[in-house]
Amino acid sequence: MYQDRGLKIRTLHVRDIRFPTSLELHGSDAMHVDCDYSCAYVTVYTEGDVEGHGLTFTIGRGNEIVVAAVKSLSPLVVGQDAGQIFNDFAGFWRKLTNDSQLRWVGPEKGVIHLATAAIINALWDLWAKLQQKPLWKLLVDMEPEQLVSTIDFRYISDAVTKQEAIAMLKAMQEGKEEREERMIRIGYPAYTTQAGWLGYSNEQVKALCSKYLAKGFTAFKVKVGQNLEDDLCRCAMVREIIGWDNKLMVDANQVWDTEQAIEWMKQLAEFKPLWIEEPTFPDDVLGHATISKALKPLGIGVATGEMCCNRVMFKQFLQAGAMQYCQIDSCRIGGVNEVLSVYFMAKKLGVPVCPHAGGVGLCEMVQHLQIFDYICLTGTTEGRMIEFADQQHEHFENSIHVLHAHYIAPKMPGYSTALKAESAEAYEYPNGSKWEEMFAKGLFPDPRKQNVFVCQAN
Ligand SMILES: C[C@H](O)[C@@H](O)CC(=O)C(=O)O
Ligand SMILES: [Mg+2]
Repeated sequence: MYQDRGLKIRTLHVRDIRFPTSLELHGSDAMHVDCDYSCAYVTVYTEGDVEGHGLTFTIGRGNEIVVAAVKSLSPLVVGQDAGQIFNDFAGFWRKLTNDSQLRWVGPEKGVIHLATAAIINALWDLWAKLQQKPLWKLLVDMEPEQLVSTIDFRYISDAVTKQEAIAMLKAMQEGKEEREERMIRIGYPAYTTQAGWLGYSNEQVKALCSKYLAKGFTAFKVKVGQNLEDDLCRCAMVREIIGWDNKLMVDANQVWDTEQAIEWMKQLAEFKPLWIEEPTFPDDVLGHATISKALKPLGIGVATGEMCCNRVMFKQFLQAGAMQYCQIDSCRIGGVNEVLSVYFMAKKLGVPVCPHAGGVGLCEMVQHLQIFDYICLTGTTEGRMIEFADQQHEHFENSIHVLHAHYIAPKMPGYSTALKAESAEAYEYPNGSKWEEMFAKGLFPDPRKQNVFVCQAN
């Protein structure tokens, strides 16, 4: 499984891709009211004919900053031997995240870490393609020692050690084949957010709840937090459609103070939400712990993670009892290697992982990670679901396959991260053909005419 040496990374290309989702308020929430789902899209070219694609998600303005950060990191990647990277992936990951100067603009957080994720995701896509396996299968087929060797345990060895991680994988070897077969045949349970974006009208929400109920969904997430009266109305309306046997989750996207979150959620408790997601500022570990404690008697858990900036923060949330649902994000932290470390900590501390996937390409990626978790680490889907947002799937070469509200394990080699060439061309910002059309129609201001800094991909 170790990769042969001799495959040099020739060059790395990054593009600023944006989709105009704000026009229809897709993806909107109480904090992010007008997002344009976007990504910094990386292609790693080797001297062979296999390419790796990776991306990191943003919501529009600022995507050019992530693109610039990818460019700053690229000298650490170009010219490297891909096989050597994969043979010591933790070592390479440490080099990328700990460059002695670049780390000052992190470390391991914010824009530079989003950029790291795009590059690391592209390298995993490359590795899986070289092995001609979907990423989940690449992970599943690795020996425990090899899989764990990809993780940098610095700063988390007080929570989980390399040896413990290896032991966890070894303890779950039995039954792997049946679990794999189940993922291919039935798939992994999903919940939908698509019915509950904040900017949707009540009529839209009703129609979408009915649509997803008919498709077999049994869990629905709605956005809350802007106006209590509206939230009470919307939750009542959604409950009326989905009934009380199905699950309802609510997401506030960080709008509240700690006490405000508790009070607001007491008002919404009558609708029996399974969790409140991102009730307050994403770095506030003790605030989340206080909210968790206060809401526990009401049967409401706290979910967070989509803006949890690295494994160290996840460690503290998990150790402090500040998250009852751990929402890893495939782009917020440093790609697959770091996400794996969070899975091991969550397993050890008994917290279920329910990945965040509201964004471009996130559903495509997290399905691989969660399927790995089921087959190799936890062996259960109990209390766990993958988020499903119906956004931009048509632009991916190997998009998701969700059937009866289950993600069917992907078959094609790679990490499902490759955009269709024509989509990448059309939605490249600001010069892509779709953007030219939208500027001409006056739907968006043309940044090239505004004396605004735009970082062009080269
Ligand atoms: C801005 C994004 O759409 C965000 O609302 C996604 C999110 O919070 C989720 O999917 O959960
Ligand atoms: Mg969320």
